[in-house]
Amino acid sequence: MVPVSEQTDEHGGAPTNNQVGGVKMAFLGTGNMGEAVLAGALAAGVAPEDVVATSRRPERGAHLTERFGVRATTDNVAAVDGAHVVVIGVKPKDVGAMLDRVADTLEPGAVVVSVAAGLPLSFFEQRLPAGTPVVRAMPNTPALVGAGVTALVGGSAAREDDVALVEKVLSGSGHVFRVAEKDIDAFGALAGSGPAYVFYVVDAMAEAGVLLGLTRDVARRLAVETVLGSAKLLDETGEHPVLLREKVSSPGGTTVAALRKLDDGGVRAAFLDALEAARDRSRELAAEHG
Ligand SMILES: NC(=O)C1=CN([C@@H]2O[C@H](COP(=O)(O)OP(=O)(O)OC[C@H]3O[C@@H](n4cnc5c(N)ncnc54)[C@H](OP(=O)(O)O)[C@@H]3O)[C@@H](O)[C@H]2O)C=CC1
Ligand SMILES: O=C(O)[C@@H]1CCC=N1
Repeated sequence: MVPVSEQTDEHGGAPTNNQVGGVKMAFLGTGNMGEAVLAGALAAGVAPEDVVATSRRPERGAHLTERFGVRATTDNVAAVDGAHVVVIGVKPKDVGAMLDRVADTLEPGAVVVSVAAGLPLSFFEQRLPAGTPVVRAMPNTPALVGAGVTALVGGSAAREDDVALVEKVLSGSGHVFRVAEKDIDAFGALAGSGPAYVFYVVDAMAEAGVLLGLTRDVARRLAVETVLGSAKLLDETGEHPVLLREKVSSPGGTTVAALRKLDDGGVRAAFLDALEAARDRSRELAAEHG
């Protein structure tokens, strides 16, 4: 049997069977999100020596080499040479120029993966050689510790094998969901941006603990452990959050007194507005840069 890492198909050079051993990857723009996806790809089994990561600043590349043992360069064109999977990790405003720069050097059949908020598959398909398989993904930063969630959807030239390969690579980042493209902005508003909402809540809870006289260290630790424990309880029991909230809220007790203040502060309505704003901003990004 041919080792997975040596299997290829007629469509391009990428190993088949949805295994990741032997998959060569280029990360074009390896900042906060690119680094987290890179960490997930290595966790999925991609070999560090098969990865090249680009950045503008050489010191950023030095950090990536030191942390992950991958090759780093500021030369995007050289990076895509020989790559089976090319992850575009620059800001939405920079994606068009990046594609123009590397389009002619892509390996035939190389799968281009975008993590850019807002930009639709058609944005990539219009700028890349006809038939280039494109996968649009929306990851989140807990991918860095293997606890991310990622949505993905394949473009018109992406075959099942292409999408499955990307899914496999991303599975090292955490959970992967295939979605319809129409839903990806909503996914981004909830899960892509979601870690920021949780960090905001943790910070606010910790600050409140300090207000009540706890030390900063203790207050932050309590806030983090409470979020971790609550997420685990939700996950492991599968119970509805409303039921779990009721189990904390004794009649006439402390919790209902606190929750009333959150309701008075319009926190629930603010979340609805916040996610709508994130979804709308994704659409604006597409209009601004498309
Ligand atoms: N941050 C998040 O939580 C999420 C982000 N995304 C998407 O990920 C993408 C990146 O966002 P984020 O990681 O936060 O941004 P960062 O600014 O952290 O990362 C962008 C990276 O691109 C590099 N870069 C910019 N231009 C070039 C270039 N011409 N050649 C090579 N490298 C370049 C920068 O290099 P240098 O560091 O040297 O300046 C930087 O490392 C965006 O499109 C965003 O929509 C999607 C989901 C979640
Ligand atoms: O803020 C942003 O635009 C990116 C996309 C989702 C999370 N961060």
